[in-house]
Amino acid sequence: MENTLGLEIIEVVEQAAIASAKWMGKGEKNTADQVAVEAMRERMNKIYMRGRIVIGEGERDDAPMLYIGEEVGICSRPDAKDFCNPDELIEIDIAVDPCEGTNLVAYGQPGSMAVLAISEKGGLFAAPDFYMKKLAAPPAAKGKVDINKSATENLKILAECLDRSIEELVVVVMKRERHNDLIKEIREAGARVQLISDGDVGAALSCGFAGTNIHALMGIGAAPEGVISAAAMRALGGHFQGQLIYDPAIVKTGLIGESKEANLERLQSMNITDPDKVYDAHELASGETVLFAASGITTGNLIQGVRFFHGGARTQSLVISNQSKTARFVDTIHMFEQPKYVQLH
Ligand SMILES: O=C(COP(=O)(O)O)[C@@H](O)[C@H](O)[C@H](O)[C@H](O)COP(=O)(O)O
Ligand SMILES: [Mn+2]
Ligand SMILES: [Mn+2]
Repeated sequence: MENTLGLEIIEVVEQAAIASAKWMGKGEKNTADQVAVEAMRERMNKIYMRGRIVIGEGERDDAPMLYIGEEVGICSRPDAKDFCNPDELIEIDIAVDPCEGTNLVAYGQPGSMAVLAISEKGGLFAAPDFYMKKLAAPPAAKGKVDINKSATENLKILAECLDRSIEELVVVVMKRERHNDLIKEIREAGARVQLISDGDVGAALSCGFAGTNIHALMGIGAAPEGVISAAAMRALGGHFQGQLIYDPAIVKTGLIGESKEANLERLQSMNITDPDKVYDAHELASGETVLFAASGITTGNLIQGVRFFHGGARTQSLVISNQSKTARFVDTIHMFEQPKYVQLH
């Protein structure tokens, strides 16, 4: 599965990133998102695979968004067995966020990416479009920090694992009202807080690499992004835990409806019997093969965004595989037409 897909999915995220980057700074988040979706779908449908979207752009099948249950890839066609070999006919699950950080793109802010995760069928948790409480930390702290512990306790553990003082730690938290107490606690414990407006996949991913100056992600973001982050951390060996948040009173946004009871019913209907379960990266991305790919739309602290030049563009992407145990940074020059020059940097 990995050999061919590993290369093709780079192009999938690259194409989504290029399409979205054309809308960078234009203040139109929906367009930046939609063009990324369309580019991602178009490139995915050229791959000899039998894919199914398990995490997409919402649970409604209102095209053109990549919707949950949508089948993608050449080998999803009814007559696929006539031209796809048996390997390509194996069903694979795909979680996508073609534009992670639509606000970041629209307002020309750093850290937006086109991202996806792939596994064999059943290998990714089909999370509802709820919120998720998240804890991400570097590989050295894997299994040692715990989302059930307080932020203060986790910072002590993290400091020990990383051989640093708490004052030397930086924790990313999304700037939201729901996090006011968390931010206060982290600061009182002595650590520093990096507040972000959007893009917690990038923040979780940054915890997996030393040198990013990000040592943890704490707080509540979206559940689908949690699964994609978990796939990256599973493949990288970092720490990730997530717990679904189904009570609208906690997030105070109304995005998950008004009723906790209705949300609990929905979880039941999805066979999620323990709504308060804490999932680790291996449970959210449980497949034997887990691949994660991201391409920068705007430059972040791990990968660069799309840089256009006359007749072309340059992208930077990251593909992480639990099978080959690689985190591969891929730098690509795309030539749309005969460029006057091929830009190196
Ligand atoms: O920032 C985010 C937005 O993602 P997207 O819509 O794909 O541009 C995500 O990283 C967050 O995880 C999440 O979607 C967010 O926390 C939920 O939104 P909010 O209610 O504003 O916190
Ligand atoms: Mn997102
Ligand atoms: Mn998105």
